[in-house]
Amino acid sequence: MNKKINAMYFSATGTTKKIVSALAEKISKNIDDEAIINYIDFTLPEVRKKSVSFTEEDVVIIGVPVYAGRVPNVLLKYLNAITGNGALAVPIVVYGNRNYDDALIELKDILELNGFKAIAGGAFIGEHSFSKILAKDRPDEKDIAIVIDFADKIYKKIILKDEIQTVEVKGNKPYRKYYMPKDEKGRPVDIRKVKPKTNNNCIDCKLCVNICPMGSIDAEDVSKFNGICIKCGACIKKCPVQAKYYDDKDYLRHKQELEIDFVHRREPELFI
Ligand SMILES: Cc1cc2nc3c(=O)[nH]c(=O)nc-3n(C[C@H](O)[C@H](O)[C@H](O)COP(=O)(O)O)c2cc1C
Repeated sequence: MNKKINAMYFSATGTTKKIVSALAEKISKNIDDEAIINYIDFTLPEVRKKSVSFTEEDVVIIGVPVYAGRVPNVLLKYLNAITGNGALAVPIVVYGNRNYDDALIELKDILELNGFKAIAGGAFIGEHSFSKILAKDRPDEKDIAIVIDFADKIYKKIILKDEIQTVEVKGNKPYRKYYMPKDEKGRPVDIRKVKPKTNNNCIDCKLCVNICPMGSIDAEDVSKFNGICIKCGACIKKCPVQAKYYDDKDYLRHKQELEIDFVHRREPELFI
């Protein structure tokens, strides 16, 4: 079969990458044990400067994390510029055990508007970007077993000789407004301006400079912040000496509230 598997993802703390890679690897293996997967990791800003396009021979597994119940708005420009030209697509969203709300339907709609045929979709759970305990260590073995099974079903759909049907996924239209955290009195709070701080543990290794998806950390002085912060968790979770932290009280309150309110384990939802 003349199908090329592509794995595309934005993944600041690596959970979306795990799901998309495992899915792409199993589909690819089913098609041809030796096939080479084309990986496009668009987490870093440099990569998002190049637009990509596909053909009818491509199958594109594309994943983004859920931010505020939606596709991260900082990715919209890049995502809207990908051209499908009839390629098959599998939209995947990964969320931190609260809810994926309208992110999956939004991603599917973007892909279809770009000329892809969405044949399956899934919402998976990953450790929450804000927390080390909410959905801790997910995706775990149980999640990956579900990914593998889903990959087999997608493969069977791809090799069908008949016209491949497009998929319907869960979500509302119009899409929900971006989810807003609340303060102790229930008033919405805007945490967009909140930026990470740097403590004395910092060894100036520059890792944070190189992994910030917004390219916002100053290369000369890593405690300086030059652009926007999307609270993706990369600099906090990947720092080898725990030098980055948030001290904003609304952010910390929101994080704690999520950890309390959403402990109940959610399971992946698949659409095919
Ligand atoms: C700004 C922001 C908003 C988020 N909003 C949600 C949300 O609405 N629902 C949810 O369950 N998780 C939410 N999360 C958590 C991420 O979707 C989740 O941790 C995901 O696994 C992160 O993916 P990554 O490891 O690929 O970066 C949010 C994370 C960030 C940074």
